[in-house]
Amino acid sequence: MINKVFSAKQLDDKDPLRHVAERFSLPPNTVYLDGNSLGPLPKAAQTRAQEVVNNQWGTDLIKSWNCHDWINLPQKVGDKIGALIGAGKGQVVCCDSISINLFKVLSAALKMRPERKVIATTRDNFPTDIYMVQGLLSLLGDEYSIRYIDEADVESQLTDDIAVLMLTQVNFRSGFKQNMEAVTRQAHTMGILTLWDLAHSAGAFVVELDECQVDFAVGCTYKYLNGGPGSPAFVYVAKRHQEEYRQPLSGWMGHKSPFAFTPDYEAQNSVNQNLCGTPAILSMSVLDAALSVFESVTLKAIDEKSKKLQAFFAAEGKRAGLCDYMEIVSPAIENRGSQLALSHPDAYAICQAWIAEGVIADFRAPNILRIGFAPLYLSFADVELAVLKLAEIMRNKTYENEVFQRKQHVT
Ligand SMILES: Cc1ncc(COP(=O)(O)O)c(C=O)c1O
Ligand SMILES: Nc1c(O)cccc1C(=O)C[C@H](N)C(=O)O
Repeated sequence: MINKVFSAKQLDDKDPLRHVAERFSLPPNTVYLDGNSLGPLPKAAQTRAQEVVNNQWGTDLIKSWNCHDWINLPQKVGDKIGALIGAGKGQVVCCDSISINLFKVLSAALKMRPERKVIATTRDNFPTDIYMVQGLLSLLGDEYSIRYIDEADVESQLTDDIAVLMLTQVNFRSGFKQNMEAVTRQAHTMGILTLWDLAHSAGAFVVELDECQVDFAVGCTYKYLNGGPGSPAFVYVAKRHQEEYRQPLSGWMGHKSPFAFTPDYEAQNSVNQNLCGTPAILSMSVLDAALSVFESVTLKAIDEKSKKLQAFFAAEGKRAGLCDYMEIVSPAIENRGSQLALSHPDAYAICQAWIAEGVIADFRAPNILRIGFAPLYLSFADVELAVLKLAEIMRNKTYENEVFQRKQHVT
């Protein structure tokens, strides 16, 4: 087989997703490699923001709950997200944050396994996932505990005293991706309920919640779903659990009949029970519009382009000599999500120097330069330029300049 090397232009010319970048409002002279932390602004979201503020809230006032169907927005947006994560209708609702949704689901899942007292997770999980377990355990007393398992070979560490296995599918630092299907199947042979955090999965590649028989999932919408800063999260409860599912944050929007205003709580036997207080209509409307960028695009095509972009980065990086300066700490391309982690003791300053050159990535303590590949708007020419700039920075040690060493609040 001839291993032909294609130029960035050739790859862009035959990229089936190249027209999708037009759906985003991206600043000029910027290569954005941080869509895995905060997705950029879709043009449809920009238009909807004005519409919902000026015409809906500004003109139709409280009537908008009915005439613009605000009241059903969490379910409508939930189903749209569901279509991107392999969930049939009526199993996903949009609300709150991942942290809050974890609390609800973990509490409900523990009740469904009353004889078991252990929540299993990985020590390198995103900290809020672990913190939420710690907070919940502080309410439950000493008989309950958290058990840390190694992220490699999760299946071999499962035991039948575990009530819930809470995993983030893609490790936020390294990009390591769990095999959702195999892990869920093994957990079920032991009666363990599975809870997947899809923060770095939703909108990045094919996820098949129903097909994998997942029990519960949560995820955010401000990364690959481009919903904007602080856009509301989502929660998935498999249909088969909805009758039994009882979460303790029993706010009025999860009541069977919120506008009956009765004094006693009666839970909806559906995923809607996760609605707690009034939905964040402004940000949810913006998210609803943002999801239109996925129209006529398949997750398979996104995944394929992501792998090509990552392979191109690696090939260009090798050609530019990046391996002499930095180490790749992500697993092989088939075992990781849509991101790449490079390590260097000065990763923070390198990231700042790269940003000063118009290439936005991020730093994760203690020494990771994290690069996100969001195929909807990233081109091969972008990747080529990013590598060129990084190689220059490394060769000239630009990052040693003290302006790049100054720490910011948010990295
Ligand atoms: C895996 C993972 N879980 C949870 C969060 C945080 O979720 P939230 O801020 O919506 O609670 C993040 C990032 O912010 C994350 O990467
Ligand atoms: N949610 C964030 C925020 O409000 C500010 C800065 C970053 C974030 C993030 O999403 C961090 C992200 N979960 C990560 O993987 O590091």
